Amino acid sequence: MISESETPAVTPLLTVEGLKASYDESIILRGIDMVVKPNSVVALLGRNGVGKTSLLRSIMGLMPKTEGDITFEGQSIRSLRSDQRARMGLGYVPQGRDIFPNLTVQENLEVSISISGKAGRERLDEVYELFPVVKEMLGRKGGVLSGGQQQQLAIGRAILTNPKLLILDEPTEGIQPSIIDQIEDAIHLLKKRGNLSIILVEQYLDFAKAASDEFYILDRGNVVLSGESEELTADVIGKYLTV
Ligand SMILES: Nc1ncnc2c1ncn2[C@@H]1O[C@H](COP(=O)(O)OP(=O)(O)OP(=O)(O)O)[C@@H](O)[C@H]1O
Repeated sequence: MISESETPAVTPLLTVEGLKASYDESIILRGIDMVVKPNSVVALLGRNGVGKTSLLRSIMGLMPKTEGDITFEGQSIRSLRSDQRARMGLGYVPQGRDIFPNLTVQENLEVSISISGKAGRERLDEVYELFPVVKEMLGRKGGVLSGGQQQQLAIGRAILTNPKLLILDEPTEGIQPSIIDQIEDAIHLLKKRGNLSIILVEQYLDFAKAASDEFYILDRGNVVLSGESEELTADVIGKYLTV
C-alpha cells in the first residue's frame, strides 16, 4: 500500500508567493500566496474592493507595481510582459468582457486567430459547441449582443488562444440565469477535456461553489481563508462574504 507521504506531489500550474501590489501610494495586495493545480478551477471570492481584480491583473502582468513572485509551469513570470505571459498560456477575460463592439462576432474571433494561428482556428468548432449562440451570431456586431452573449464570445475568444490557465473576472456579472447555466456547463466541459485550469472571480456564490474545486477568500489585500469549494458553507459565507 502506498502511504500518503509517498504519493508524488502535483506540480502546481501557477504559484503566487508573497505578492504585493499597489497603485501609486495605495497598497492593494499585501502578500498573497495562492496555488492553482493543473486541471483545476479556483474561485477567488471577497467583498467589493478587496483586491480580486488586482490579483488577476498582477498575474497577467498588468499592475504598475508588484513585489513577490509568480511562477507558471515552474518558471518565474514576474518580469515578463503581459503579451509574453499570454503566449505562455495565460488567457484573460477581464470584467466587462472587452470585446470589439464594432467588429462582427466572426471578426472578434479572427482577432484571436490572428494571434494563435492554425491551432486557434482548429478550436473554433469547440467554441461553437460550447457556446452555440456564438456560431448563430457570427455576422452580428459584437456591440449588439446581450451581456451574456458577449461574455460567451469573450470566453470563446480566449479559448482560441489555447490557454493553459483561463482567468475570468466576474463571468456572470449582469447575466441572465439561463446563460449563467451555460457558462457553468462550459467550465465543467472544458475541465473534463483536460489541460486547462481556470481562476474565476465571482460574486455569485452558488455559481462559484458549483463551478470550482478550490476557493480563496480575500479581504483587504490578504487571503483570509482558502480550501475546497465544498467547504463553502453558509457559516463561511456569512462570516467572510456577506456585506
Ligand atoms: N487604476 C486604479 N488606480 C487606483 N486605485 C485603484 C485602481 N483600480 C482599483 N483601485 C483600487 O484598488 C482596490 C482594489 O480594487 P480591485 O478592483 O482589485 O478589487 P475587487 O476585489 O476586484 O473589487 P470589485 O469586486 O469591486 O471589482 C480598490 O480600493 C480600488 O478602488
